[in-house]
Amino acid sequence: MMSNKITVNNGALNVPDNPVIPYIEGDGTGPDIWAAASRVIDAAVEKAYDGKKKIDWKEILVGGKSYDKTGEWLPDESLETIREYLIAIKGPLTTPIGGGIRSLNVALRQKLDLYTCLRPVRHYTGVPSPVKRPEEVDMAIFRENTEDIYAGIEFQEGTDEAKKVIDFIQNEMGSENIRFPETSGIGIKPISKEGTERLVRSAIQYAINENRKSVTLVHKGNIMKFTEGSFKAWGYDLAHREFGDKVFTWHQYDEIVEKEGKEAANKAQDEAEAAGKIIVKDSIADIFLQQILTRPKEHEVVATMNLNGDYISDALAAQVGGIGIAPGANINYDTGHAIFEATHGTAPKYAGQDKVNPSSLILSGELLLRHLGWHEAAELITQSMDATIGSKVVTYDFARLMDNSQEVKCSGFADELIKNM
Ligand SMILES: NC(=O)C1=CN([C@@H]2O[C@H](COP(=O)(O)OP(=O)(O)OC[C@H]3O[C@@H](n4cnc5c(N)ncnc54)[C@H](OP(=O)(O)O)[C@@H]3O)[C@@H](O)[C@H]2O)C=CC1
Ligand SMILES: O=C(O)CCC(=O)C(=O)O
Ligand SMILES: [Mg+2]
Repeated sequence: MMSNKITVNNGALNVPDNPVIPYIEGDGTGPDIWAAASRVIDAAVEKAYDGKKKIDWKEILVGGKSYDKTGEWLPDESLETIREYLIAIKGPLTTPIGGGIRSLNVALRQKLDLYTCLRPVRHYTGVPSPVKRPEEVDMAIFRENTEDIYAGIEFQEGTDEAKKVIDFIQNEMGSENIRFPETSGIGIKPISKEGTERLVRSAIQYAINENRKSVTLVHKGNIMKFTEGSFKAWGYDLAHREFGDKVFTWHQYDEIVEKEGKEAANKAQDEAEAAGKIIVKDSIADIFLQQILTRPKEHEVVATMNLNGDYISDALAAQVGGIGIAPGANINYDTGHAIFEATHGTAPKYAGQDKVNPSSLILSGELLLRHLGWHEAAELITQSMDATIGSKVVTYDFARLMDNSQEVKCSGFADELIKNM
């Protein structure tokens, strides 16, 4: 009998017709949006393949539900199940206060080494937006997921640990730059060459596979020279070394400017673009946040570190209608492990009200289906999303910004999507 486990062979997934896929319901509004999302995903698969394919969902416990049942926030058994079945989907998880776990979401990414957080951002017709031309936003964010200040190496002000680190920095490293050493907390920002290279590699490969024009490395390297600055330098080096004439980088551009002037460099870049090469460029994080508002068409694939990526994700989501419609995937392209999840959190004030927008988790499911190669089912979801929002049937978050819309509940939005498939 055919196994119903997804497996990976040399980076290529082997997907049976009835794959077991573990899911984590999530905390807060998680159960509402998971109930809606799983129904929509199942309906799309059923319709696309006439019952020949079907996902066999397997619940695993993480978060509040797990703590209530097992006394553990993140049981080993749940991690093992994801390791075994490779691909999972999750609702948002509350970050427990105390208990030694900083964030369950971050812990899952770190423990499974899911180094890429892929967050595609595009506009769906009719979705209300604070900008004039939201349709010009069509970007895929590649956020490094395992390093940076986000890794949680921090020492609280006043503790022996903080004092020890401050003493080391001042007395052994000779730094006089800690302004208030007696009352400082300390955070450490590790950014590695390996971590940068695997992230930038996945972003450039994605740009090639998806016929995108450019990859922008976003960093604050002018200030944080040996972390964010090195990210940029390693990113360009990798682009040259591994992608050769498939890319044209701003390093090459600068070299041509130096030797032959700006006109020649512009001509070389135009020719590279015409030949279908990926333009690898960079942008400093602060001006980047302005450019995504003023010139969004200039950026397509964005590769950046963890914290920048966190900020950019929510900012870009707002531009195309908000966090209620922002999907994501945490992926290790080498081991094949992946967890699909919404960009937003548990939205606790709406928990249990069947109210919030399930689109972010539904579109995370759509990403999952594409990841499995089930493009027909994925297409049904995006088409239905366009049709449903186009007919102005929406949840509260869009309804409050749209004239003449019909507000439906979370479950009602799922019903409507299924009807419109
Ligand atoms: N990956 C994950 O699981 C993440 C978990 N978290 C965790 O979630 C918890 C709550 O975090 P918080 O800062 O409140 O951020 P949230 O993202 O949970 O919510 C902030 C606001 O965003 C809007 N929003 C969120 N989800 C939806 C949705 N599905 N539909 C419509 N609007 C939505 C709501 O806005 P409005 O009030 O305007 O209606 C909500 O009040 C924390 O414990 C945090 O650590 C946070 C981020 C990611
Ligand atoms: O885990 C958390 O609480 C925050 C995670 C987050 O903001 C994100 O993944 O975008
Ligand atoms: Mg975030």
